[in-house]
Amino acid sequence: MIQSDKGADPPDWDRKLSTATQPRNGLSQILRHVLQELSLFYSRDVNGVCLLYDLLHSPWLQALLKVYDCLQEFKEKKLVPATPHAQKLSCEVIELLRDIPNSPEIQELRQILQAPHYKALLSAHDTVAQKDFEPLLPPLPDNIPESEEAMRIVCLVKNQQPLGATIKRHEMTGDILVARVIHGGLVERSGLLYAGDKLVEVNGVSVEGLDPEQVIHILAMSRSTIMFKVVPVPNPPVNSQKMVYVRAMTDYWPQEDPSIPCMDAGLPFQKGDILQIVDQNDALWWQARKISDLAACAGLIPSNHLLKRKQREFWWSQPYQPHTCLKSNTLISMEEDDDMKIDEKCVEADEETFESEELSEDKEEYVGSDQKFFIAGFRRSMRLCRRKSHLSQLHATVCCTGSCYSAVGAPYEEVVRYQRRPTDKHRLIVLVGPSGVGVTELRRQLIEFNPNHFQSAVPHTTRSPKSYEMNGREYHYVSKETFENLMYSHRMLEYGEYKGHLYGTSVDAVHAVLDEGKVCVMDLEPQDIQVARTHELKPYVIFIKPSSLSCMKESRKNAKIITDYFVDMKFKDEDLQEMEDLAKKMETQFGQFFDHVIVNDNLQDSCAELLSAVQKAQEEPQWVPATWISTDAESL
Ligand SMILES: Nc1ncnc2c1ncn2[C@@H]1O[C@H](COP(=O)(O)OP(=O)(O)OP(=O)(O)O)[C@@H](O)[C@H]1O
Repeated sequence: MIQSDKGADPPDWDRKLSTATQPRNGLSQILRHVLQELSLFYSRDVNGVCLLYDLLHSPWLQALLKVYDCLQEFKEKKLVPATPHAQKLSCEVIELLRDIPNSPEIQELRQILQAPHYKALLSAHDTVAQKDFEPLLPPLPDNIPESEEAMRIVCLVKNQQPLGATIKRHEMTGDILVARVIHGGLVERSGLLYAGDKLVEVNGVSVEGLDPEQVIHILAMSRSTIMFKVVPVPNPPVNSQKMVYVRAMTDYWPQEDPSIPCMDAGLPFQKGDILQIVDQNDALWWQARKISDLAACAGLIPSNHLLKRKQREFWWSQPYQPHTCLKSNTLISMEEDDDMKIDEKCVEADEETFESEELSEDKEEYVGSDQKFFIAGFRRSMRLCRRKSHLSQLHATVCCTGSCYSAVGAPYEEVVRYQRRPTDKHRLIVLVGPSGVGVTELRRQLIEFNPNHFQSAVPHTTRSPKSYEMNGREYHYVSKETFENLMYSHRMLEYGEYKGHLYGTSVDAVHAVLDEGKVCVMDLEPQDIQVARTHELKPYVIFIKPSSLSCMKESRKNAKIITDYFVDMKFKDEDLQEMEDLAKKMETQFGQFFDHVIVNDNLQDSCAELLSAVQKAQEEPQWVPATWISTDAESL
């Protein structure tokens, strides 16, 4: 009904709509017309009209439209001050008020006009109205000598933060110069002092002939403000470099570095920290912040080149040791002693239960597991092969210090934020941890949680299949020659030898899982992480760390370790101690590669944390090496 009536009166409707753009006849007026028209239908009691009429008639809607109209009107107008001399006007008003008989209102008005904040407001108003923003400077004296250097007087108000600048004495002239302006510090934010500026006076005291330490003492004594008289550097340096993010691959402690130009300005960091490099102008000392504290003032860190040099010097200064830890990715064969150790343990545990590998594998396919369905990648021989490699790694790290690895690697790795797109393959999930910590248990529980989403890669072996085994299910059964070809062509992520047979996991086996759209979860020895760190696999590395010895004694009461002879041995105190020692060494040597650390105390909590970490790795942005994302990323 309303529609047909609306159609019956189009010219009037159009005219009303066009008035919407005219502020004076704005929306309020249109509303009035609509209400007039609706009132005709109101009496006829047309369906729904009463409701619409009441709605449009409501005072809040009318008020809202009035506000809208006013805003429209003022949007068109250019605001100009009524007077650019509000302060003067205010003074005149105060004078006039003196002659008028006193009343409470006049008293109040006088108080308002004389209040300091009101005067300040009027002063700000006048400054804006007069567009008079320049500070008032005294006129230059006429008799300045030609040779006089242009000076700048800089006044800084001290706060809780450091000034953020370093000074040095010029070797030849003895002048005190601003050596470095630290990003984010008071000096940098003031924009008034630059590296290279010559200090002439500090708080009215001439710095001529003073040592930098004496100047710093004057600065330290200043209370609220510091006044510098400086000869400005002719061309202040401009930092036009792009911001770079790096992962620290080594630790750095400024307190232990006598070569740092200013120890207080140093930024300590630990391997794995992500740093934002804000200044690389100096070839030796860069400025950086930790991304965990970007609001902080930057600090000095050694440049890539300098830190590498320091690492090499340190390495060569150490007494000669056989650097066994550098034998990464070579075939690991156990030394006689280690074999003996394992045998002794087993015999001690239970001589009666001695069984050969063949027998035990036939008897129980998945040692230590009560799983109800088949999951690839958990075979005992494969695990024992890894375990051997664990022990060998322990042996290696006993011989070598943590600095050994860092001496050969780059001290910083450029990183970028990577967010996996839904169409991208999943990132490989790598679990690392000392033997017995629970890597296998956690991996299995994750896969059992959702076998359609999580899966292990099927390993390769050179041993022959047993009657019940199927090629490509338990293992890929290959000849020694094929296995070695995979090794030498770098298609093996890990490999080792166990009882004369080779075992390992290939890159292709991982791809087979990823190609199915699943998340591939595998354990790796820490020294093999580097092999997996490729742009195609983009591994997310989770370190499984043992909890404290006392906690583990409690939580591992019923836990069993896998051994060479299928003895479900209970953990002994030495096993737990060994696990703790190896975990520390792994962190010292390989901590820079760990994206996440889980302390495996309560198994249920650890499983939940693992699931959450794996989901975050796939769905949330993470720092990854820049080379994984763009092959032409600039190297540091
Ligand atoms: N948080 C935990 N609390 C109690 N028991 C645990 C916990 N984590 C693991 N275990 C148990 O500890 C034993 C060893 O765990 P698991 O086999 O997973 O070790 P692993 O790290 O894979 O070592 P390896 O590489 O030598 O096989 C198993 O019996 C496992 O069930």
